[in-house]
Amino acid sequence: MLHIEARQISKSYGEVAAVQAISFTIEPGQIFALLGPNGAGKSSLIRMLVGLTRPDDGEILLRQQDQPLSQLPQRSYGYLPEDRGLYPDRTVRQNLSYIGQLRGIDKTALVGQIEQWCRRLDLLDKLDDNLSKLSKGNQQKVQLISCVLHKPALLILDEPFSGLDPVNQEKVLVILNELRTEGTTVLLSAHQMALVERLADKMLLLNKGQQVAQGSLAEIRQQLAPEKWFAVGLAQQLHCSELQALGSVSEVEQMTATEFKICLAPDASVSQLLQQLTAVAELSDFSRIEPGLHQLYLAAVGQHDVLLQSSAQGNSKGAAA
Ligand SMILES: Nc1ncnc2c1ncn2[C@@H]1O[C@H](COP(=O)(O)OP(=O)(O)OP(=O)(O)O)[C@@H](O)[C@H]1O
Repeated sequence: MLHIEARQISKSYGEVAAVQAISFTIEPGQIFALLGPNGAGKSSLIRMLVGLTRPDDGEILLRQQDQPLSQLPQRSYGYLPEDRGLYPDRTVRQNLSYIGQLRGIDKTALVGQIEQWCRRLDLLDKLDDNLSKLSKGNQQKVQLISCVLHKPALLILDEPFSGLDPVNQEKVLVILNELRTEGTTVLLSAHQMALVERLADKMLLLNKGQQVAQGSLAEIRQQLAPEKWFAVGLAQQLHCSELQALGSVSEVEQMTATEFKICLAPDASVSQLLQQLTAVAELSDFSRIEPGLHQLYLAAVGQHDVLLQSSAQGNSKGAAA
């Protein structure tokens, strides 16, 4: 059981503050997703965790069975780097055999395992093709297999879905879910919000090296969009102002003559809202509208950019004065 904790870690490249005082904990068996726009600091963070670079500040604490570790044990993790690293002039089979043996898998077992994974990811007929002949997506799948072959306790995947078509993205999602069920811990970075929403137990949203939000989807929703919105359909037409006048309503958006989006007042309960609505009209629909991760992400990154701009302007005014 591998515990990973980052405490206030920072990393700069010259003038670029790539990661700024970021903290998080990854529990064993969890899928932890790093999200953020290009250049947010996701790969920089991952490179520190796998020990390719060191934090300028802060610390990374690793523990296995309650024993502290100075670095991740070689065979306990699989790492899919951003700049993929297999041999292009070797066949799929040769690449995977080499990696498998390097990770200590028995030669005879390895043959079967390679075939099993390649069958699962539709690569069986490519086994004896040179990697360089494969499409980008198929090369990506070979890279993924090279990370999971030795059944590591921890998978660190920098953009595992990039270059994959929707069918293969779905296959990888199913595989990652299965691995989690078997107890594997997964740290991944991704830009595919719809997939992350279905996969991640916990997420860290970064922008320009800083934390924007962290937690489960429900916690992130609570942090970024605490208002409760409902879709309300009425059996008859009603003027928007009649709904707005209800004590449990803070905002109303009219969608059609009989359909509205209603925001619950902060101090009101859902049952109060329902009571007040049914007192003025017959309801044909009443359902909660929950913002998806994509929507939350765009709003949060946009707000964070505005915040950074205004603090930069404040600083430059301060400096001018
Ligand atoms: N080796 C390096 N030397 C100089 N600057 C770097 C280096 N690696 C990253 N950076 C800079 O650090 C910042 C964070 O980059 P990083 O690659 O960590 O972002 P990312 O979130 O992984 O982006 P993407 O989604 O585009 O892969 C960027 O401004 C990048 O230009």
